[in-house]
Amino acid sequence: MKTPTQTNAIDFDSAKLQRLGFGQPSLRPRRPATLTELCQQLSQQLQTSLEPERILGLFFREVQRLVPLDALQYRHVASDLRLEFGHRGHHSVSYTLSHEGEHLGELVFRRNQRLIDEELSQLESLLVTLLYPMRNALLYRAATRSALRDSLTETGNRVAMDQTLQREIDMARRHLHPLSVLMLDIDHFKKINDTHGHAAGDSVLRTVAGAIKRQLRNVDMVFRFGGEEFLILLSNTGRDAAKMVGERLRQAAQSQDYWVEGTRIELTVSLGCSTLLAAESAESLLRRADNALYVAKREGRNRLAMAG
Ligand SMILES: Nc1nc2c(ncn2[C@@H]2O[C@H](COP(=O)(O)OP(=O)(O)OP(=O)(O)O)[C@@H](O)[C@H]2O)c(=O)[nH]1
Repeated sequence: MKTPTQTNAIDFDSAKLQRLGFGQPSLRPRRPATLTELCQQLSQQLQTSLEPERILGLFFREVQRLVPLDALQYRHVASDLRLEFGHRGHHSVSYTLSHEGEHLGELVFRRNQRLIDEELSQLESLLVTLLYPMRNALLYRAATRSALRDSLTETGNRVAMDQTLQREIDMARRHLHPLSVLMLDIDHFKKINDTHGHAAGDSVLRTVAGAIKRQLRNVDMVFRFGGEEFLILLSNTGRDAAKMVGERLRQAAQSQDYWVEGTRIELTVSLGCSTLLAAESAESLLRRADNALYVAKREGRNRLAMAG
């Protein structure tokens, strides 16, 4: 006879959070706390995450056991991070977080009722508990972002593209949404490098990337695919809409001013577009966009070709 076995799996992260009183968000009002208690608890709790959103969410919730607030806003421009919790209040007080000369963002507390001096002094004491967790979270964010970004053009790199494309394909299948891709290549780019030098070529690449991103809703979906080639993922976008976006990008790239050594140069791009077919792989979708791009080049450049 088989002995019944019991398997226990413990998610240590969740277990730890539960112990610290941070399981699923509770609807029960949290017990009021003294400043000392809260500082001690926050110092432990905030270390349990590397996500700025979670750290600040916990902070906003727990701080209210001592100082009721209506909203908390956070901004760290260098990380392109803006977070908001709660609803806006009439009165506000702002703090700049920094540690040993390192800027860690700006925080704004908001409340409909004016904050009194004692509450401000309590908030300032509690803010200290945010310093190390936020510094670690920002460092972690910078590291993960730089691993996924092309530093020249500030677009996603190939690793990011591979991950995002597969995720978007899975989502499109699950929700029965269309998905299209545009492959965009600068025309006669070699000539710019050969005539004006590699640095001028780099500057043109940056300008083209900027022009593309300004035209799109979701700039996180632009990737540098090769030397002078970009891939744009258009989620929930069918063939006709993708054609319109592609044409808009072509015009935007063409009408952009490109200055090289004080002279304005003309520049155009060609594009290939494909829309995901039932059961199609990522490789096949990209291959069809690339084939369409080849057609656009062959037919004279400065145009968009649609995959069949
Ligand atoms: N400046 C610069 N040039 C690059 C970079 N990556 C690739 N290139 C150059 O991009 C050029 C691509 O040239 P080709 O593939 O011949 O294409 P093209 O001149 O754009 O011509 P068509 O695509 O046929 O219109 C090559 O000269 C590469 O050296 C980069 O990061 N910076």
